Amino acid sequence: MPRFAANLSMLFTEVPFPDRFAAAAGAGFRGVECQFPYQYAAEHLADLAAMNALTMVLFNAPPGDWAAGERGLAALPGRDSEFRDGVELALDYADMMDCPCLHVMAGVVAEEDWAPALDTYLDNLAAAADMARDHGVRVLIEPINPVDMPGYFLTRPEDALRVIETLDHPNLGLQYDIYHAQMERGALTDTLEDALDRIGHIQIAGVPGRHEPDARGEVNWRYLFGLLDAHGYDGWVGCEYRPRAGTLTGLRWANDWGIGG
Ligand SMILES: O=C(O)C(=O)[C@H](O)CO
Ligand SMILES: [Mg+2]
Repeated sequence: MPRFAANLSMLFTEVPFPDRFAAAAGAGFRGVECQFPYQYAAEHLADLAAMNALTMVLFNAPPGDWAAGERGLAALPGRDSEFRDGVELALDYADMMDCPCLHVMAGVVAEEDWAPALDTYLDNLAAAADMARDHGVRVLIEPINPVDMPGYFLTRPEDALRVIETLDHPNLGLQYDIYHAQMERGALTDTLEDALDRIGHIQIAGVPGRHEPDARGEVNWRYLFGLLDAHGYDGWVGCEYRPRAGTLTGLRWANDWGIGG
């Protein structure tokens, strides 16, 4: 049975961020994830998770200047020390929250700069995976589709897997966001069956629209959850979607797994 985690950056946005922990626990979640926790003290977030018997399963390293359009630093030449400082900060948060996985974003890169960006990306990922190993945290990379994030350096699961194979670092894995994968090329079964040992975290959202993972979209979720069970996937499945009309109302899809009202 999949272990679902609520993404607190996208679910329960009806209430302020700190209150989303209790809301997620009240709906039956045992795990939570978020995109960027840095606005809040790590101790405070750790307390909120503990008080609500929740595991914080994943969050992102600092992405650079988000308001200016930056979407990560790992593949940006000349930003290495800022990238590594960000990973240090993220690992402090991970230690405090006992979080097992850290998503490191590549960044937006112009096509003509791809070659130097790839060298930088490989160096930075190797460094981050080394740094995180000492904290018992796994570094993950996530392909993000170019419709939602134009210019993002890592768009295809096969490219992410090539990066992971090239580095061959035991502490580097794939964050497989099925929404982005379906938006890009699909081949969901092939990736899940061929690369499950490289997958450290899964995220879900319906296609089209990035709403609830239910029968209204083009993905057969029951089949995919069955596939994960059949292959013994024991990681978390992050619910990273935009509810159509309220988080709780939209949780009907998860009732069979003890979540929602
Ligand atoms: O956008 C996504 O799918 C993510 O998982 C990241 O947190 C990047 O925002
Ligand atoms: Mg995602």
